[in-house]
Amino acid sequence: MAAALQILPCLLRAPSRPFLWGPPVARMTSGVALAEQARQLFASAVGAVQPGPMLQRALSLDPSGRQLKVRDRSFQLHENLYLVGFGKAVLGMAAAAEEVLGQHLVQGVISVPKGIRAAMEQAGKQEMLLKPHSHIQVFEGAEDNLPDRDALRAALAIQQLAEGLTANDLLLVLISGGGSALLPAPIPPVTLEEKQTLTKLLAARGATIQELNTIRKALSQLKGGGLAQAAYPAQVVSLVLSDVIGDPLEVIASGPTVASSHSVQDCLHILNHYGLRAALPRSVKTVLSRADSDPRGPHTCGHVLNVIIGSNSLALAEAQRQAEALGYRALVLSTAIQGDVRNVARFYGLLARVAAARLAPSTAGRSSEEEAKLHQLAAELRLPDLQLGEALEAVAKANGPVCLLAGGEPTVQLQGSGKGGRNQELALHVGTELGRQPLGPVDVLFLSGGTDGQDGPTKVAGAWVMSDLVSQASAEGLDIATFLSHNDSYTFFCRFRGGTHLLQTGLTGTNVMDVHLLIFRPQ
Ligand SMILES: Nc1ncnc2c1ncn2[C@@H]1O[C@H](COP(=O)(O)OP(=O)(O)OP(=O)(O)O)[C@@H](O)[C@H]1O
Ligand SMILES: O=C(O)[C@H](O)CO
Repeated sequence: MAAALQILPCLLRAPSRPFLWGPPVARMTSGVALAEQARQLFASAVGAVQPGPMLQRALSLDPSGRQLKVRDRSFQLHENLYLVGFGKAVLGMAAAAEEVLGQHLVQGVISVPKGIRAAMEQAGKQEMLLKPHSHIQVFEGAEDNLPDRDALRAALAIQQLAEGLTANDLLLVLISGGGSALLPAPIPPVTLEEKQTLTKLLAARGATIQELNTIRKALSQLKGGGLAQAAYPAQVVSLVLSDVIGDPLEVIASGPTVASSHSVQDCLHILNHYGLRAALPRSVKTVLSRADSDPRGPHTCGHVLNVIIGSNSLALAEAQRQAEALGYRALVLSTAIQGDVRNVARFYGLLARVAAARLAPSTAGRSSEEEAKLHQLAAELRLPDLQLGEALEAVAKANGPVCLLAGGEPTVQLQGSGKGGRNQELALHVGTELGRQPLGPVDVLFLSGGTDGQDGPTKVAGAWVMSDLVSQASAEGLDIATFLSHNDSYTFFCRFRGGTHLLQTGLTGTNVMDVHLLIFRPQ
């Protein structure tokens, strides 16, 4: 995997730099140029949540060097500072932490995705790499975001470090998305393989990350507050990069430093719902039956400070600024897009039709029936922060190009054995929706990308489509419905127009869910 990983240099630019790519949107002519700007906006979103700057904002030493400041709290330093971390963005976070902490850091252990160091080296991203004689030991594992033996070794090393701490010590915990797979420590007799199978089954049946992590917590020694418990009585400070809608600390990486509020009943309910209760391995049944009578009781986390240092909304805000600088009227639609990709795609398709009609009312005409349907669909998706009315108003007032931005994490119900990811599958569905009827004299582009640069078990971040996707695909002899029926979106996009609609970034070193861009340009 490592050899195939590459990082586009533009992806990792500091967000504060002026945006220098490409011509203003008004001077653009082709769909390719529109796609180039969409890619650049995606890059600016990712650039805003690079680990280094985020960590430096959260963490500092006072001038005497004897106190560590985290937001408005201070902690005494006297050769008592330790560090652990796990997640897709943790290598860069650890490098930034090492820079700030210097000699104060006694020892550290981190668990990061396989191949990430080589990818960062290859991209020349020195700031994402630890120093040559670092006090931090690095484990790479969890290839394709699944817990494996390497991740298990890392989890044991992290557990050991935490358990060795005393009341005088301070443990800094760096957490980001992907942390669940990188910190597997199944409660015996549950085995790694059993946990892996259960996680895969739940994910394939469309379980939400909340549901998935409720189960993971119940079967793990370190999740659901277990790591904080292991470090007790040391003081624990967790810096968290959120990859979950609403930034719930208990869910992100399965909340290793947050007391779990879930019961065995919650787990059984989830397992029932996905038809997995009857076929549970005996070991899982044993652990679940013991859980409520655990003599340690639920983990308490009074000695922990948890701080969210970055999220999807930060990324979208930056992309919005850049879109405005390029001449778009830009608006963040939602940072909480969730639900089945097909429903989300129907929503975007309908939104595109309604918005296109508002942008070019003379030709396309305005359909109040479609608008009513759009509001109904939006209500069904139950997106807590959706700015639909504002977005439609912004479109109606626009004299030129419009960019609607959204973030979140829809789910895919896997039926086939194809290769793909939720971003590519969403883009393919949205492209199909866009082709249902003419959109008038407006170019419409939709892009969906995972900010970590890896969409499902593929080596790309996502894909982009325009309203001519269906006709172009059929001209190339590609039947979209067949690819979708096998969840084979990656194969589709590899073949479609020579792979040019794939969003290729390589591992980005960060992870704040997905970014969606819906761009309209009147012709
Ligand atoms: N063939 C496929 N087509 C579409 N989606 C797929 C396919 N295979 C896996 N997926 C989806 O990919 C998702 C896992 O992707 P990924 O590894 O990027 O996870 P993630 O949610 O981003 O991880 P994390 O939150 O831990 O960073 C799952 O939701 C799964 O349903
Ligand atoms: O690691 C995980 O559990 C997911 O990425 C959500 O944080």
